[in-house]
Amino acid sequence: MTKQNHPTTAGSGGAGRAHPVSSPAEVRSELPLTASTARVVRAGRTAARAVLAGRDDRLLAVVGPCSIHDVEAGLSYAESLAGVAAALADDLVVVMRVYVEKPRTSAGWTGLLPDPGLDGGFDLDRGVRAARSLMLQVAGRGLPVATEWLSPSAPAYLADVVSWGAIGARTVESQVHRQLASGLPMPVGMKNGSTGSVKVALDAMRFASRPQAYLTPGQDGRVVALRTSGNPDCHVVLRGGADRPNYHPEHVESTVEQLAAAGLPTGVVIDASHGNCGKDHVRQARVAAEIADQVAGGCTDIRGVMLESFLVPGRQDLDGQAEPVFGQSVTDACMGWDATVRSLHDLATAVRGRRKATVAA
Ligand SMILES: O=C[C@H](O)[C@H](O)COP(=O)(O)O
Ligand SMILES: C=C(OP(=O)(O)O)C(=O)O
Repeated sequence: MTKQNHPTTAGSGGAGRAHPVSSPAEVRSELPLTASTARVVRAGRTAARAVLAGRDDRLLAVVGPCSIHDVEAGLSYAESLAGVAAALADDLVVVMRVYVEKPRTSAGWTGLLPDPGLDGGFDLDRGVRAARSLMLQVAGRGLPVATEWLSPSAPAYLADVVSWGAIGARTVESQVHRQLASGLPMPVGMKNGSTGSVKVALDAMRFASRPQAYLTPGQDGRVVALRTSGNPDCHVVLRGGADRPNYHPEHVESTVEQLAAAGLPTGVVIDASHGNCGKDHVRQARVAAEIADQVAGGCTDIRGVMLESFLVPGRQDLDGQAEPVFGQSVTDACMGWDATVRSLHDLATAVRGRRKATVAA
């Protein structure tokens, strides 16, 4: 890390202290993308694009922990998921959630990248390495990586390893995040807003599909004006609202109508978690089964499903006292491994049913 030329206090008159962080180029040269990992990233993007556009009749399954706080547990999960993904590859394109930045409703741990020590130490120089290294190791196991893009600087460190991105419910109305999406080299899912508005996701898709320009760190760490070409692969993700779900057939139909009326791509991804399961991890399996029923019934508008899943069901608080449970979420409660495998098999079976239904129609 080059320490000279970095101010130790914020220079803008704002409060706080500036801490030097390695440039994206430094981190990327320490943790390079190998040729074989680059192939996994590319194949994941290509498959996701084809599925979302309806050129490939499989379903995109974005599956994994709400957040990864323990790299060993994340990799153990990746190891198991890679096996299931390979077994179901004829029907599902499985992409693993490797969420390293967490948007919080009010307070809480903000993720491995900003706070790798989980202690409010905010060692971002370590965090960018931890995040990149984790993503490289997941992709190195043959699993394409999915993440939520939260800090506008993170893509300079990580985007080359990611095959699918999300703009979350709390940031989908933010111009910065829409600009970011317009320049990302991967399909990006726009979540409906946290209160349930689908319109804001459609607005975000429209904005991000066009060329934009914004300030961002370049590879050498100096700020550059990035001119984007617009992202043609943005799509909506239905994740439910504050007090009601939006995964039922009438919600899918109404979303597709709004997308078509706006001249936007009509493929829809549904998140079985968040507002769609009322944050009840046990209910996620039921929601996934109901989505599978719609797919098996011949609904071709549903192109993908998201699941929040980890090795152990539920969630835990890390209070520094108790022995942490290996493979259990410290943010949203997740479905456990066995339920995840059952849901993925149900979804794969539904895809086979949809193939038959569409051939017969
Ligand atoms: O998916 C993750 C959470 O829903 C999101 O980060 C908000 O979490 P919070 O409401 O616990 O802050
Ligand atoms: C924060 C997340 O989702 P949402 O933006 O839908 O709340 C998430 O998937 O981790």
